[in-house]
Amino acid sequence: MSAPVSPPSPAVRAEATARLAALATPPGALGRLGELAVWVATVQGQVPPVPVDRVRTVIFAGDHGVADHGVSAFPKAITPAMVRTFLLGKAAVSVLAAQHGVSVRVLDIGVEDDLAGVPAEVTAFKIRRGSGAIHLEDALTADETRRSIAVGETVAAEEIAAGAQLLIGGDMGIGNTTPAAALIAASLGLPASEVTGRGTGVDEAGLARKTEIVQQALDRAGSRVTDPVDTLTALGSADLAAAAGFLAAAARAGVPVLLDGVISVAAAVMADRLAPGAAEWFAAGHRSTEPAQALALDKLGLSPILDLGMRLGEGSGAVAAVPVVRSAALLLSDVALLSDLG
Ligand SMILES: Cc1cc2ncn([C@H]3O[C@H](COP(=O)(O)O)[C@@H](O)[C@H]3O)c2cc1C
Ligand SMILES: O=C(O)c1cccnc1
Repeated sequence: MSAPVSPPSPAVRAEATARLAALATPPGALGRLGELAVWVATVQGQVPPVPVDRVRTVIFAGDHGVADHGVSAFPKAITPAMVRTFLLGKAAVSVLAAQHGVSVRVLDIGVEDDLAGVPAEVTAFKIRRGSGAIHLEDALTADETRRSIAVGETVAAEEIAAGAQLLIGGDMGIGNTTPAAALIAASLGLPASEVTGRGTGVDEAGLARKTEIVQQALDRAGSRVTDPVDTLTALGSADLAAAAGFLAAAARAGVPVLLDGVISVAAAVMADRLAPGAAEWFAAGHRSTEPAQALALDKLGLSPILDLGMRLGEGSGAVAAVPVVRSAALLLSDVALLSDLG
């Protein structure tokens, strides 16, 4: 489970960097777009890169026991309601994805609701109803963690078989910024006070309560956080473990991923622990306002493409960055070379 990932080819990166330098632009004039173009070519393994046409998003939905303890501005009932909204194509991520020709698939991994009447494929990978309140008990059993990771791996394989050139892992689950912050704190060795943010918008008292809960969870997990599966068992959730398995499997298959906000980035940190080197296949779609997200991006060595003050999740910030990724790839393939100028 923790086999290291083969890195993208340094030779291709060098060739892409050389092509960028040879374009009919002053050196460095494309700024971060140029760097992104080199990343696209490198993870594709070809210079120039081909257009990034097939982008696929999977939303891992689940509920969290901590949501009953005052960590969110919203009630758990929002989670199944939003699953139905994704299916109707009416969520924020659905609108962005439709605009940019990105597919969206939503999966119930741990929603505390039966989701009666939704298509069977939405609940086919369900692990359990809700995950444990992490400050009081483990989120999962070790067996559930392993099965959740395996679900994510299976889903990644399906998306890759369907032709994905770029994958996005989205999230839905009231309370999920709490386990996401805890996973990042545990993995980076930080206290709750540095990672905890307002999520959907809790007030001062809510933030203080949430910080306390994250710290209590970290204290409860203790030394178990040295192992990634144990960390997900103690502090994660079924949906977060599935998302981590999804991202690790994408990296192992050499398929690039665009990360979203704090939940997606927490899954990425765990993926990089499950499959060391996985982060080399990831780019950061945006910087969210959650402190843990920015800290984790720094740790993974990723700089966000967009910084729009978004704090939604669902994969929305990553989907919003897709046109920038596509533009970058086209620049490296279609701009004339300086040597071609008459
Ligand atoms: C209507 C609505 C739509 C959402 N879409 C994503 N989230 C986001 O907010 C939640 C995490 O924040 P917290 O930890 O504070 O609960 C997750 O469901 C996340 O996907 C939403 C939240 C709401 C209320
Ligand atoms: O960082 C995020 O993606 C985020 C922030 C707040 C709530 N939901 C998601």
